[in-house]
Amino acid sequence: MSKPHLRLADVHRHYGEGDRTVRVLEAANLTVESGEMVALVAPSGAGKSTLLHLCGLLESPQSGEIEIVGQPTSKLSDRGRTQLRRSTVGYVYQFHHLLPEFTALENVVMPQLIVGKSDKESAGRAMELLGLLGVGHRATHRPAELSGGEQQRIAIARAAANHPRVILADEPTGNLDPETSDVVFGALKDLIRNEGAAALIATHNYDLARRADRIVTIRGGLVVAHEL
Ligand SMILES: Nc1ncnc2c1ncn2[C@@H]1O[C@H](COP(=O)(O)OP(=O)(O)OP(=O)(O)O)[C@@H](O)[C@H]1O
Repeated sequence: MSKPHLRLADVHRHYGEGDRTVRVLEAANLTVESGEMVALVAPSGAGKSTLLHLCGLLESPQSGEIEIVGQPTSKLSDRGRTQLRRSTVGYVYQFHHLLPEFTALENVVMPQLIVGKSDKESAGRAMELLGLLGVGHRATHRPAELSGGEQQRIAIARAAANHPRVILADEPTGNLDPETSDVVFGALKDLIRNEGAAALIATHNYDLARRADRIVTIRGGLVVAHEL
């Protein structure tokens, strides 16, 4: 059997000390397979951002292990974590965070140049992704010249540029109207399937969460299956 793309084993994460300790995760476990889309639905303050940051190697747990494609990360140096993150994790935020002075194409090319790909290869991949997400005709536009849904699809293309094994999204459609949310979520789902990435998507939108392969929540410091 191939290794799960994303695995959390007995992860503990708390903030603060003594009386002020906030225990977010206590011995939390989660496995996401290649091509699987898992929705994360939990009340405000339950720890969604914390969980996504841990999976994206942006934060470290106090104990436990996070594995990306079978590679344990707890003993990596900061540099090792950054390298692994850049080559294996794609992150989509609620607000697109595209670079305003660059075109859609350039925004998707940039992360590829950072990992050492050639201009030609990067541009080819960027055009492929923009096409897949239905925004190929907007390649030369700057973010300010794009609709919210187009901006978010370009942010998804950017996150997918380096063929990430893990895609993490924090309210990726939180800023969009219902119809556009539907289109963007569908595009994200197709991309995850096509790329065979493991995805964890935090959302407050129950209709969208139901379109994921399964839904999880955070309860009592654990990541548990959730019924809507
Ligand atoms: N740097 C920090 N220092 C102290 N406490 C923190 C820190 N970051 C998060 N917390 C606490 O940990 C808990 C989980 O926070 P987190 O941001 O992960 O929640 P969330 O589910 O993403 O919330 P929301 O939906 O409101 O964004 C909260 O109680 C928060 O106050």
